[in-house]
Amino acid sequence: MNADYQKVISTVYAEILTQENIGKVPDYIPEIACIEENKFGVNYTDLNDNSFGCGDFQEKFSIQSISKVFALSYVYEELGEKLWKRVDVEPSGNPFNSLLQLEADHGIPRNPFINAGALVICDILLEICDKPKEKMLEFIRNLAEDDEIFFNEKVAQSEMENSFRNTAMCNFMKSFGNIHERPTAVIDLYCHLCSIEMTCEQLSKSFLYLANGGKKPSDNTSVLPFLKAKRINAILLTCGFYDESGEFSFLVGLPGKSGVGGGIIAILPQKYCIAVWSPKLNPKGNSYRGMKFLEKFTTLTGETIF
Ligand SMILES: NC(=O)CC[C@H](N)C(=O)O
Repeated sequence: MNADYQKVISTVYAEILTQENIGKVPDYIPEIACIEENKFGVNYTDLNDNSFGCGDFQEKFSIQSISKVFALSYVYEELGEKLWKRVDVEPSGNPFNSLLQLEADHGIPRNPFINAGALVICDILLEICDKPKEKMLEFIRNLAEDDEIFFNEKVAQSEMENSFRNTAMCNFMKSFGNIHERPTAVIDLYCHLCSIEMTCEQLSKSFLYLANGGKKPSDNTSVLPFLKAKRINAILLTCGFYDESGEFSFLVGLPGKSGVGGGIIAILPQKYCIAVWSPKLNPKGNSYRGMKFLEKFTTLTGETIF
């Protein structure tokens, strides 16, 4: 690996540690609210499997909405282009759990990375898989080349007991005919996928297929054809950070995805993936330090997709 990357990562990591850690750990999922808020990990992995981490990069955390990318990748490959009849590819410009646009859009979510879109993806998973939870774990373990990836049942239960908005969205979309299965089954699958725990190291490795035109770089097996990988990166760039997607693109310049567990994954196609974890979130629900780190990292390396 290029020694400069290691140096930049270490320098930026150390610099951010000295700065104030602003933001709030979300309190609407009680099992996540008790997380230690000063955790901070970063891991970079490139297409040659060179890997470098800093801080808490080997500690597991709740990947939350980052799981929406794995679910979309699996469903898109299985279902093909007809997927886009049930979910759109436009930025929402609204919070991730907003119900506002669903009525005007007749139950078709703006994109697969807001909660409504991910619920439709979960509904499709239930339709096309016998055992969707097992299938998704298997899919992610294969990408990470690591079987030590599990659901956190406590987090899943905790979220299910408090998923009033997600349940409302799911029922609302069902009234438009865009949810086919039982809403309780959709919510159960959705909350389990959000509860998956991974480390920054596992995350940065498992996203390499999106940096590599859809192929796993370690064995060149196809996860997705190039066109589909390109399209997922495009949706990540325009929709990966909810109503802060423009800001992330403006400051960082990479496709990526955040989760309310404080994780962010960012991808430089043809080159690397980088995962950052810091639980305190800014008002838009994205990791404060995660965004700061990535902004400085791409500024110093001078490499973005632009
Ligand atoms: N942005 C997120 O990570 C949201 C995921 C969270 N489980 C929710 O549904 O509210």
